[in-house]
Amino acid sequence: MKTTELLECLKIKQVIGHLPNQIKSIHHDSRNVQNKSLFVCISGFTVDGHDYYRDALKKGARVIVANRSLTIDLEKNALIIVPDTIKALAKLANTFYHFPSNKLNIFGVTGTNGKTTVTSLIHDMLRKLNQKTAVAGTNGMLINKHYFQTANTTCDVLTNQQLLHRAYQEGVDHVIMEVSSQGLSQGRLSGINFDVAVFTNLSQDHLDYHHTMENYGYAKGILFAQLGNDMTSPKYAVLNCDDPWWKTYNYFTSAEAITYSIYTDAIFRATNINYHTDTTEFTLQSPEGKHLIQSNLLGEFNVYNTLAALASLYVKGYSITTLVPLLRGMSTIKGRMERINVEAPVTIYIDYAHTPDAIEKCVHAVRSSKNSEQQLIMVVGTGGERDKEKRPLMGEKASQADTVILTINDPRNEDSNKILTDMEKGMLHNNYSLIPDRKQAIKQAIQLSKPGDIIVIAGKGRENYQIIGDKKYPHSDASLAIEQVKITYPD
Ligand SMILES: CC(=O)N[C@H]1[C@@H](OP(=O)(O)OP(=O)(O)OC[C@H]2O[C@@H](n3ccc(=O)[nH]c3=O)[C@H](O)[C@@H]2O)O[C@H](CO)[C@@H](O)[C@@H]1O[C@H](C)C(=O)N[C@@H](C)C(=O)N[C@H](CCC(=O)O)C(=O)O
Ligand SMILES: Nc1ncnc2c1ncn2[C@@H]1O[C@H](COP(=O)(O)OP(=O)(O)OP(=O)(O)O)[C@@H](O)[C@H]1O
Repeated sequence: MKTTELLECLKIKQVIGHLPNQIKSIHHDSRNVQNKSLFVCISGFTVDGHDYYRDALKKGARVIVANRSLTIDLEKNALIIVPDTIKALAKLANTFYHFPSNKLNIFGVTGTNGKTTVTSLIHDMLRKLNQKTAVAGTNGMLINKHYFQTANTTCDVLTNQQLLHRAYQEGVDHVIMEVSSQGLSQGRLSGINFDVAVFTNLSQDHLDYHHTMENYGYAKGILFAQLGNDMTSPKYAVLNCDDPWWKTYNYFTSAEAITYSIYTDAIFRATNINYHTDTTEFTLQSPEGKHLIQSNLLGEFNVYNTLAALASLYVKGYSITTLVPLLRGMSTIKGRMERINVEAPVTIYIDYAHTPDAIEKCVHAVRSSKNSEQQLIMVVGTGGERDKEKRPLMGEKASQADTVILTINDPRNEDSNKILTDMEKGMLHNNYSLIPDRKQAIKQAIQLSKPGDIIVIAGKGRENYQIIGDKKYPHSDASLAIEQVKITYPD
């Protein structure tokens, strides 16, 4: 792209030195810089990108965007000084890739829990309707059939623009994105022209980052404010009105609100819910009347997720009559209340619950379908070096299981005993043990079971690694469970 054309997007800037005629790419990470590129220095949480501009120049960057003067050979290169390099990167990336989000239909899903499930549901239904889709979140980005691993649930602003550009080039119609509060607060979604913004729920998590629930809640509000005020194109906010934060998000947007709920009056509402071991049924009340929903997704929380997905597609013109049959054949979401296939008289679920609310919902899901003879054994873990305030609450919520094994998801560099005793503080009964080694914790849960019992292994879902210290080690809750079942139930 012509450099002068690209730089037009920045109003306040000081241009010093020799501007190349063309810029071939944009970068904010010196390790990825390519020849004839523009490098934007970002002051991060761990390091300052301004310390890497020399590396960027060595690798072929010709233009450096910074918030201060830097020593550069201005005969060959240019320095652009701007007040805010984070905002400058967002504008440059959007401009360089020709505002791809304006040409795509974009769903953004935010909330403490349920983002992956709702994005997967929307994505899977659209695929069944032969639409070309891309989905981005905790599991990376999938554009048509091409998978891209990403560092974060919500990518940095440059990667987002690159992926959206690619999606557009590949003829994608719909992009469904998980939107994290950290991503919103760091401007990683700046410039994305969302069409539908979905709110699942807000409960305690990430207070190590946001410090207060208010800060956390308002960070999520950025997504709804980002729907903008342009009424020439239809925009929708899909809001769970059983969660009080829906009112704040409704207040933040001029877009039409489409509500969903179980317990309050809403446009999409689930009633007569029946929970079974492998399926859930409910009556959907919708603008198109009543429909019987049958789904393989388990638990009340998945009723909410299903409502959110149906409402999101309805506002984009898909009829409920078309969508309902698609739900019937939908497989469960990997690692989210996923029943593991074992040849033993016990039921084992792998779940990704790692917040107090998710643990409560997960226990509720199992309790709703189990009989009084069956014991619920739950393995619950949390991560080191992350929100410590939620730990006792996780213990408290896990206490609703008959037997609890407190363990660790990813210890990182924190003392394992400290993590466990923090969770232990919330325990409401004494039928629990503290087992820092996750493999041993899973082993014990299965050894403790009797035929008929239900075991839930929560915290990691289908993640295939465990972070110990700074290193990732191979790990699989499902494989460990299957291995132990063979030993405990050999016949
Ligand atoms: C605290 C936090 O959010 N950090 C994010 C932040 O990293 P950072 O500020 O530490 O970046 P940095 O390493 O200091 O680097 C600063 C700048 O120097 C550059 N650099 C750095 C090194 C080098 O050699 N050369 C170089 O140019 C970097 O490219 C960057 O531009 O910016 C990075 C790029 O966008 C993110 O990957 C990173 O997320 C980290 C890995 C993270 O764990 N974040 C968590 C809190 C998070 O965002 N989580 C949510 C999920 C929540 C959920 O689903 O539950 C998420 O969206 O992933
Ligand atoms: N709507 C919901 N309400 C409460 N808990 C939920 C909901 N949906 C899912 N959960 C619980 O949260 C866990 C994670 O679900 P999911 O991956 O869909 O959420 P997420 O928001 O993407 O989480 P993360 O961002 O941490 O990946 C599930 O395994 C389940 O225990």
